[in-house]
Amino acid sequence: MVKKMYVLNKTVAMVGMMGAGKTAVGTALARLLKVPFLDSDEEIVKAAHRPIAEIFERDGEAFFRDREYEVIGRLLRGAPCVLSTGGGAFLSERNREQIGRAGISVWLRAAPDLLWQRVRHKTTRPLLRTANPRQTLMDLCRTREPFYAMADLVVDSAAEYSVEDMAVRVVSALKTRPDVLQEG
Ligand SMILES: Nc1ncnc2c1ncn2[C@@H]1O[C@H](COP(=O)(O)OP(=O)(O)OP(=O)(O)O)[C@@H](O)[C@H]1O
Ligand SMILES: O=C(O)C1=C[C@@H](O)[C@@H](O)[C@H](O)C1
Ligand SMILES: [Mg+2]
Repeated sequence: MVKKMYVLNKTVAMVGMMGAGKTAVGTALARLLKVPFLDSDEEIVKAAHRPIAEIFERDGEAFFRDREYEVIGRLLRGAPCVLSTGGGAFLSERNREQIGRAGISVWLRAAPDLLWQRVRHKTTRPLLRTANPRQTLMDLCRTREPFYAMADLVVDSAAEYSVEDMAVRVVSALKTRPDVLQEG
């Protein structure tokens, strides 16, 4: 089978909850589209020389959110790419605005139970360091959904879809927009 070639006109910003697959699916998507993959969390860690949990602890969440806004702005000014945003990034109006101006947002939607299965074994997510992390995740899902729902496109996750399946589904969603992907 001949592989399709695409030209990406706008940066694709992956949004959604922790464990939605922004990093994993975003990486696979970038490979399919042959564009760079960038992750705002990773860029913040690189610039601060400290893990996210430590930034939250030492400088507070507000400081982290300011750095996140700056990093997303910088990455959006670069060539079109796949940009995985942090789980809380799309909650802020200033991030939704800057993403809307320069890119297209894709919400990777997943049921809370599926998210929990994916994140339960990791302790690197500062917002889940609570007495009942499962409940915290459920509560975050409920309060955040209206914000994620403002994304330009929604792609549903399911336990039976692999990371690759999800990347192909995102490509199909992007093709519904006239101004994002050109088939070459
Ligand atoms: N469709 C999928 N199929 C199988 N595993 C998946 C899928 N999507 C994500 N995962 C796995 O779930 C875990 C969490 O995914 P990932 O780190 O990509 O989430 P994230 O949205 O980037 O979360 P965060 O906001 O915390 O960075 C990873 O181990 C990843 O490989
Ligand atoms: O959901 C969130 O608010 C977060 C998700 C991660 O991607 C990191 O950006 C950080 O742990 C905060
Ligand atoms: Mg991630």
